[in-house]
Amino acid sequence: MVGLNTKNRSYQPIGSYGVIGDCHSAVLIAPDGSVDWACLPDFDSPAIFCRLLDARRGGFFQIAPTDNTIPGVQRYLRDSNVLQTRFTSIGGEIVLTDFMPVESLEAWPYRGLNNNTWSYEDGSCHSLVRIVECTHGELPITVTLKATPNYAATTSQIELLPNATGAVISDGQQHIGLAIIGAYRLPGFSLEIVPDEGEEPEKLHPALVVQVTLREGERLIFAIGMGRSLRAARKLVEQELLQRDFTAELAHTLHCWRRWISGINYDGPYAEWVRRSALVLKMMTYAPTGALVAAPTTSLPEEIGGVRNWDYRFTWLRDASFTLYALLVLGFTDEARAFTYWLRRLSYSNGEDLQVMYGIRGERELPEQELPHLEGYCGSRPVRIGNAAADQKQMDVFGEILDCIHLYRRRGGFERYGEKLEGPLWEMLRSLVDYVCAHWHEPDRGIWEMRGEPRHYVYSKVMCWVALDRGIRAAEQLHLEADLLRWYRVRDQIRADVLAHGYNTEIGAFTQSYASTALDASNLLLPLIGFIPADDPRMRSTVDRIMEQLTDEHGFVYRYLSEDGLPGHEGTFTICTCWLIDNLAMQGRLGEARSLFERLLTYGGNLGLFSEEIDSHTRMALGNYPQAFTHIALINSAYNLYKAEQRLAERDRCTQPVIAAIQLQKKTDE
Ligand SMILES: OC[C@H]1O[C@H](O[C@H]2O[C@H](CO)[C@@H](O)[C@H](O)[C@H]2O)[C@H](O)[C@@H](O)[C@@H]1O
Repeated sequence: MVGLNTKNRSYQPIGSYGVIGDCHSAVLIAPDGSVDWACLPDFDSPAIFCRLLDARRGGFFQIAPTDNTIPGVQRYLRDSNVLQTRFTSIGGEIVLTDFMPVESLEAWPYRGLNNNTWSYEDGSCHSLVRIVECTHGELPITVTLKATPNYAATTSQIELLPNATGAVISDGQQHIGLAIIGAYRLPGFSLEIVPDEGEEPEKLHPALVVQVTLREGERLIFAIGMGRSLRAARKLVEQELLQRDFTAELAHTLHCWRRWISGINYDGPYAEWVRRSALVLKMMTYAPTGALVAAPTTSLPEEIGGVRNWDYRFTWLRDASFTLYALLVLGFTDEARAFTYWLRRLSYSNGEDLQVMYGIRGERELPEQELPHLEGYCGSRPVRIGNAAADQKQMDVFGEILDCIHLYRRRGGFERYGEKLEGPLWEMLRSLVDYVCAHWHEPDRGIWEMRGEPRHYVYSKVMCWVALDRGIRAAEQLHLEADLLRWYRVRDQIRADVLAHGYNTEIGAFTQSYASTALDASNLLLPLIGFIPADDPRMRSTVDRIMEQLTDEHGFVYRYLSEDGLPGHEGTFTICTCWLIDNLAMQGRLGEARSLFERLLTYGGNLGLFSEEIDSHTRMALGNYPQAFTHIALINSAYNLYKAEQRLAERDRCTQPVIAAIQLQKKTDE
């Protein structure tokens, strides 16, 4: 028996990973058939596979040809989050189908949930299912499962179940059940436990290795689920996983994703990218509560070898609002409705208490800690879990919440479900707007969550203006209770303040913060949220300055280049590149907008998934993956380009003399 040698498998490019999920969690699968990241059963559970963050020590679950020179090619099955990896050689072909079964993709399955509790258990078993089959010829395959519970911090044991039907793996805290279906039919099937080659005995994790040759038509199914105890995990395998019909569940899961995406009402250009982005965003929702994670990973670095490594498996009010905004644009109102319930159930008594981010069940405490035993992706230390940004004050979140609810209302969300803004939700929004009235002039940490001294960030002030503006519109249109006179006064005050202190006439741009000369890409949002017209000379020159000074040679945008209190650098920030595209489109510079967008799309990898950033030198994806922010921005940019094209076409139509004459005639007839 030889030890498991994982030394030769290096880190895979971030953008090469396929991602599957079940709206409880998501896992990352490399093209070589290896699950390198899995937190089960929930997004914020400790990782049981984390080779992504430590190539040697981290656990993984790989199904691949024994000849590891045969490459795998991944694709999603049409309109779904079911991933297929195909390994083809002269001798034969195997196809690996990976999915996480879903019973329903309804955004709001737990309506009966008591408003004051987050502890509802839906009782169903969330699992990761891997079906490997030989489609022609024959091919020896090797399956290696090295689970490293609790982020590989402790040691684990494997207990094999009789007749190669599965195993239970546990570190005493996390208990993994593995079912193997179909093994007994296959001649030459072998299963053994292989010891870990690690140096530290207290951190050893044996692996389970299966060897078999699959012939045309033969297949094996591996299913993983988590038990609350060792006994429960054993029971899970023996009494549940081994009896489930995963072929039927695959068909049902495909049906659910396809049914969900069929609700999209987008028929503009780049439709395939928009659909994929919508599927990614939906995958990042946490069904039991209506929350959304910013990304399903932690500590994928913003700079290779750097310290900018953060945990994104939480719900930022900002990211969630932006996400719902994008989904609403596409016609998905159910997710926005679930989010309004999520908001109502958060624990806070006023704006002061409102955090910028919460755990997916509304947890307030997200203590940040480092995991020194993991070397980090390509040596990017530290690996962090938890996020200290939870304690920051970021004034923009008020505007983002108000804007999201505003759009939901304008899209008829409340009427559709026979609900009203009036009542507890309006009480909450009103108290947030009142809080903004009293605190908008205070410094904060800004949208980028800077860890240095608080400052007067321009974007934060502008979003305070948005909170007032949207609050006023709701109060006026629905005749809701509000201190309107005060709200009008403060709204105008904030606008005047930003125009006086946020725009620097010498450099000709809105700046990052008051009295600073630094540029900041967040100001590209000013026309998008209606603070200033896109063709206002101040905005035009801000866009020009950003294009001159805040982009790399491909025209991709950095969020800022100023000091942020952290060592090292980062890549271009993709949401910012999209905001530039939106501005160009709104200014009527459609050719530039389109070519930048199309250039950006070429960085989406084989599967059309994006992380947070792009490295300006290597052109590789950087940061957590896939990131909601980026997929939101892609949807919005495609939509904005579409709208701009329609406006232009309309204008051209009206300026053609014959059509213009017909239209004039029509108007006269009316
Ligand atoms: O760059 C420093 C900060 O980076 C993270 O924040 C970024 O991601 C958040 C989630 O997508 C997003 O809301 C924020 O605008 C981004 O700057 C990290 O979470 C922070 O802890 C960190 O300070």
